[in-house]
Amino acid sequence: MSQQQTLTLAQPLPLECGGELAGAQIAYHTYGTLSPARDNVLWVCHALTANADVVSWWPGLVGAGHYYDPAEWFIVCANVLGSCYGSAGPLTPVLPHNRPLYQAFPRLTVRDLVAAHEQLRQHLGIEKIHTVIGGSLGGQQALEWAIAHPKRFEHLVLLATNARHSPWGIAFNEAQRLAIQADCTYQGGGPEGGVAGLRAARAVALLSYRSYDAYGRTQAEPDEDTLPAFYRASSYQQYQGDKLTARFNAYSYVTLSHIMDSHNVGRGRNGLEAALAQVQARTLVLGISSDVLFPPAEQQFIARHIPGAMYAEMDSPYGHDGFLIETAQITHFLERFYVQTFVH
Ligand SMILES: CC(=O)SCCNC(=O)CCNC(=O)[C@H](O)C(C)(C)COP(=O)(O)OP(=O)(O)OC[C@H]1O[C@@H](n2cnc3c(N)ncnc32)[C@H](O)[C@@H]1OP(=O)(O)O
Ligand SMILES: N[C@@H](CCO)C(=O)O
Repeated sequence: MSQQQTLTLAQPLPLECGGELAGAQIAYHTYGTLSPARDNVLWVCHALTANADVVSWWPGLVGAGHYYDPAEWFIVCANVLGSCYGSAGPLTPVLPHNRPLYQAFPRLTVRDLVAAHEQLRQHLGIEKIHTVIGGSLGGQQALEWAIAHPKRFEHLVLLATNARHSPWGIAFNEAQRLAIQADCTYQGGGPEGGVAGLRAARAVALLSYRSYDAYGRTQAEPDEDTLPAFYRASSYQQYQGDKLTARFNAYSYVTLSHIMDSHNVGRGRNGLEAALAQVQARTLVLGISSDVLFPPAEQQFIARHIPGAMYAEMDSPYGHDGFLIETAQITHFLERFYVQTFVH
């Protein structure tokens, strides 16, 4: 068990698009104990709708008895800016005028998420991070961090992510935002606004998180001879929408999807290849065979340009969300990765 803690950032946060965010809060969890040599830090970066309690959302990989066991590791996971799980979110009033964050600073980027967690790292007195790991948006954050602060990390583990968010990914995000904006309660209904839009957005997103085969396997109609009154696949989409609206809000969804769109490690660094070449951490990049949102080619590109990086592909029917589910395969590749000798 770990209690969520909150840090109020001591320094104003300079934002990539200009301005400074003062007094922002960052929610985080830690598990385990920092070793006397301070060399056992695992920092986990979470994806779009997860939170700082990594043991709850990455079961099978992080937690007692799993590969990243708090008995051995000092594990840190922090909620990102813009989320709705304790860190400063879009509706948080910010200084100097107490306007909501999403109005005061509408163009947050992955680099801002990293800058905020850098301050948390300093607060925790951690100099060296043994491993930083993340999938999807979490992988974008981990990669950006390893480029911005290359000496900070000994190992970098990236899953189902990319070096620059693709036009395809941005288009999916825009389709979801359009669904939210079509909900007349969004931005007019206060903090609870946009629920119906968010429900539709999650249903759209699910199409990119799963796969044709996964729907075929789990949502096929059982009886070929009857005209169904209601289709299983329809019910699944609705259920997934309801499941998200019970725990997330439309403002954070829009904010975080814009942040994901901003991801481009090459911006201002002479391009993607030059940026990736700056990584000094020993790197493992994992792709998922059925990922249509972040196809394996994106991870192969990262691995090709990070010096000495190892690439492996998980064979999974689960699509993009396989990075949350295929913990046995992830464990297998981590074991190989940590024993492998790298020549830089
Ligand atoms: C407080 C918190 O929840 S913290 C945040 C937790 N979430 C996160 O961190 C985000 C990351 N996690 C995820 O995105 C997901 O949990 C995943 C990808 C790991 C797994 O997704 P799931 O939705 O659990 O799996 P899956 O796609 O197989 O759907 C199973 C669910 O759909 C339901 N379902 C399946 N078919 C149908 C159908 N035809 N009609 C209605 N419901 C259906 C199942 O009963 C099951 O319901 P349950 O979740 O209430 O048990
Ligand atoms: N299913 C993930 C998003 C995929 O990266 C989440 O809800 O956080």
